[in-house]
Amino acid sequence: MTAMTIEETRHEDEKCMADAHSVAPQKAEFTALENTEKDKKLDVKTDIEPCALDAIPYAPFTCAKEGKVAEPWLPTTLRVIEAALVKATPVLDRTLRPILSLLLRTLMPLISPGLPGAHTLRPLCPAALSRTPTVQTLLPIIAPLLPPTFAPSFLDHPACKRNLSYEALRWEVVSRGEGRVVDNDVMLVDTGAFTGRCPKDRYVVDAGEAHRRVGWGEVNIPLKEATFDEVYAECARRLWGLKTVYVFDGFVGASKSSRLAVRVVTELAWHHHFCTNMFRRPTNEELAEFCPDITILNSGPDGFARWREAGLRSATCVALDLNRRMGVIMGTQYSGEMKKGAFSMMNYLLPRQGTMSMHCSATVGAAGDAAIFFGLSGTGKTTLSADPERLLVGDDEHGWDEEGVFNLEGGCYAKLIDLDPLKEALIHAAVRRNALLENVVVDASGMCNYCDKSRTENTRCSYPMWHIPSHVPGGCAGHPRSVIFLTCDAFGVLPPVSVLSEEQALYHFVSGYTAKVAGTEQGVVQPTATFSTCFGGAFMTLPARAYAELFMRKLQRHGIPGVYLVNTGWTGGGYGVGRRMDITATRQIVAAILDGSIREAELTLPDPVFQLRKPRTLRGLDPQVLDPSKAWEDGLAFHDTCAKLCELFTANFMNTLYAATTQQAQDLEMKMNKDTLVVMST
Ligand SMILES: Nc1ncnc2c1ncn2[C@@H]1O[C@H](COP(=O)(O)OP(=O)(O)OP(=O)(O)O)[C@@H](O)[C@H]1O
Ligand SMILES: O=C([O-])CC(=O)C(=O)O
Repeated sequence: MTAMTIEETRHEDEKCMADAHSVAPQKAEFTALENTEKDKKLDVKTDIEPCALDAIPYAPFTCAKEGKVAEPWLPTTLRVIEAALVKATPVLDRTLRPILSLLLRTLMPLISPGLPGAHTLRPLCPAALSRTPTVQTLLPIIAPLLPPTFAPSFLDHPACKRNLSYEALRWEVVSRGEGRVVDNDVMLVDTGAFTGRCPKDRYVVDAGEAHRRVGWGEVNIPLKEATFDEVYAECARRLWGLKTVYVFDGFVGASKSSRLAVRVVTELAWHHHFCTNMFRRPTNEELAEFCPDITILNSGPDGFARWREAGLRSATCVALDLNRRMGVIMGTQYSGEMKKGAFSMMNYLLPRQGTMSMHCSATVGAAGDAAIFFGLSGTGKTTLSADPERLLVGDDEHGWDEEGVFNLEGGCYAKLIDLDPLKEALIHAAVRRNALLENVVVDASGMCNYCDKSRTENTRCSYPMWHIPSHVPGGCAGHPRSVIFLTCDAFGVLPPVSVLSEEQALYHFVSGYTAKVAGTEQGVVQPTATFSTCFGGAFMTLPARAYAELFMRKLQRHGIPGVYLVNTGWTGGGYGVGRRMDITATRQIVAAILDGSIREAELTLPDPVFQLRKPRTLRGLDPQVLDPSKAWEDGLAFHDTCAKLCELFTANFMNTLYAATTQQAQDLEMKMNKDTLVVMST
């Protein structure tokens, strides 16, 4: 891993961007046969029954390489109807639309069988129709009325802007008044009412295969397929009715064998900018034959009007259909929903190929020694992976297959609150031209005030990977040598670092104890203790057990020498009393893990409550720092708080994991809980 390689990567990434730059907003020659090639590719490795894939009812806005349809085939009758419709266009209003819709629905299947090339199309596809000038005019009106089977590609939208260059993006965002350029030439936007995710408005379609597979509950709230279709159609209707629509085509996943092509259609130019920063950018060649596996529609601020009738909680709706690989976002501008939507999809698909999907950051050292840092939002994945001594693989979402770990994304999404240029130099330097700031407060001269929490604590910046100069070529690394669980302990009682046994590793992985930090979710205004399974429960679509089993298999198979629990949260007292762990101390701990010196340290006996063993000393660190009880002034309060947290651990285990499982699994889990935690008797 030489500087040369890093340079090469940068060029590789920049080539993708340069390629993307040179692509003028274009309309590709698409027909409507769906993503069957890609499905086949996925199918090879998955355990999805072939019939389940065949049964995918439709995947709109996708293309086929074969099946180009000769242009002059429209029967005269249809031409006449078209001409009449064109004339009628100005007078079409809401009452006429259903009639038009009915007409088209009835006509199309009737005339399709005899058409040349029809065998390659769903009964009759407007994407093929769409190349005629008259239909070009009509499409914005027709498209939203069509049943999804007939839905055309958004590339056929008369003013579709696709994979814009950064220069074009800048112009779009500013000229549309969506953002402005501030300090250090960076774009700043305001995300409106929502400055974090809305987990209570996140739904997953409960139908078909997903019905059997998804871990249903508060995280994956079931939604009827018909309701999803209604929201999706409403969102599509909105997007089709816009003067300009933005289409980003790219990939999720650095590993070419398992990556998926994602299309994100947005109303807002700055959302397009976000996708350009965060997803993996295609080369020109890839773009030319692009065929989406996943389609996400995002109509930004406007919510779903019929939410009451549809039985939703509010007009905000973030919904995924895992069977058809579609997502829809309405009523929130918070951009993290787009990347986390695609991530949730990957968390459903990857484990079925035997690939672990993880809410973690990853780095690799000069010797090729990879490390992964699991952690819920705000625990320090981005901060600690921006390490001048190592190369960055990625800061948030990764897969782990037979080759090693690979990034799912093409950029980073850093929290900027209280950003300290000295302690977080790499991130600070990454906030430059082409980065995209969200909700940061600036003064009159446009200078960022990172300490200002008046807008939100969840101030963010997305930037492409090459803004961190030391990033890994291609986003892939080998099997990790160190696994770190980052927990942000709002009670302030967990040690800054604990060395976990294999059983403890599994226990803490499924428990995922941490705190939700302020701002990342709507309504969370202060750090709140939570158990987020796999340290990313909010995005895990399968039951925790699926990830836990894969994780254990990976640990054993690759003989991972160490799993560590690192507390980046509070010390010396809980939130409001103690203080946040010093980043410099956390960095020293992480350095000792990564260089292996922690393995030479003498360990304490397991503590009586959590059964955790911690190193007595670590190079360069005051030993006092390693013992959380020493940081508390009131020893009794420390012990009481330990007991309280311990009860929460056990309750979580009983409620969310232990319940509703087989007797055998219950016995195993009970043993795990007993071995790992000993409830303190006072
Ligand atoms: N000891 C510490 N270790 C790590 N981060 C700390 C520590 N103390 C404070 N912080 C702050 O906590 C925040 C961690 O945010 P970061 O973006 O790294 O989290 P993340 O896990 O990547 O979250 P997300 O998944 O939401 O992007 C940063 O603002 C960082 O400055
Ligand atoms: O996507 C992100 O990095 C933010 C995140 O983890 C979250 O919203 O919980």
